[in-house]
Amino acid sequence: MTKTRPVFTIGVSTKMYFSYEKTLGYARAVAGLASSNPLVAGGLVELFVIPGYPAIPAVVEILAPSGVRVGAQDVSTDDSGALTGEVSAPMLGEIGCTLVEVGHAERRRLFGETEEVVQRKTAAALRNGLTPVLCVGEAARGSAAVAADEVIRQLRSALADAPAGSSVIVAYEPQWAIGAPEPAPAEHIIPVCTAVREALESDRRLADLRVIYGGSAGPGLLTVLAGAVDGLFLGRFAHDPAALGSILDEAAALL
Ligand SMILES: O=C[C@H](O)COP(=O)(O)O
Repeated sequence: MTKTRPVFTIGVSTKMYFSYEKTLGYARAVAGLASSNPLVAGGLVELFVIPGYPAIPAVVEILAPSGVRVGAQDVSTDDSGALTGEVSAPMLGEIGCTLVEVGHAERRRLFGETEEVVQRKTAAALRNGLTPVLCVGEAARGSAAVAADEVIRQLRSALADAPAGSSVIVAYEPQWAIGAPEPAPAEHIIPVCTAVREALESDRRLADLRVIYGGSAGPGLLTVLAGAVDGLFLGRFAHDPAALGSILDEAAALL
């Protein structure tokens, strides 16, 4: 049977906001939303949740029956070795992750993740069958044209070692819009995401490409951006399951 390609991809990272128990409670609420939602069940809306590392196995157990994908917030550049504190892509796959965040702005800014590291982590995810949620975005607020150039440059660098047949979720997250009161304006997001898609659609190595927006995204934004993005990458404003439910309602109204 042919798998339906999702129209929308909606992901949530809990970052380091939640305790273990709160993460499990959130996962149970998301499982409830997903299992009662025909769009998720039918594959038209793809949902993913990215919890803290220790919660991943339990969250997989909770979410797997409802088809919600689970990811990790980071991954090692290497598949094994003397790398204390790192978590490898093979182990993430073993415990049920199907995707992994790479190059989030907080990793780049607070933990010194360079573009070379982002490139190696992207390659590690792809060679181990994990979809990278490749986070890119300009540091300072400026024109959409300048942002698009910078983001495309970051993507080309990150994908330098991507093999043929790669599935990638690009999360366009302007750094200045993360943790802010509001998302970037639609007049900024739409041209950047359009330019990203145009730049990458000729890349024959990419078997599947999704371009989603993150950075203070919340209810209402999908409706404003629909047609220009494949979905949203959510943080704080979807940590209340009711908010995620209302975003799923928006998706339903758009389909
Ligand atoms: O991982 C998600 C993004 O960084 C957005 O987070 P935020 O919506 O809390 O700004």
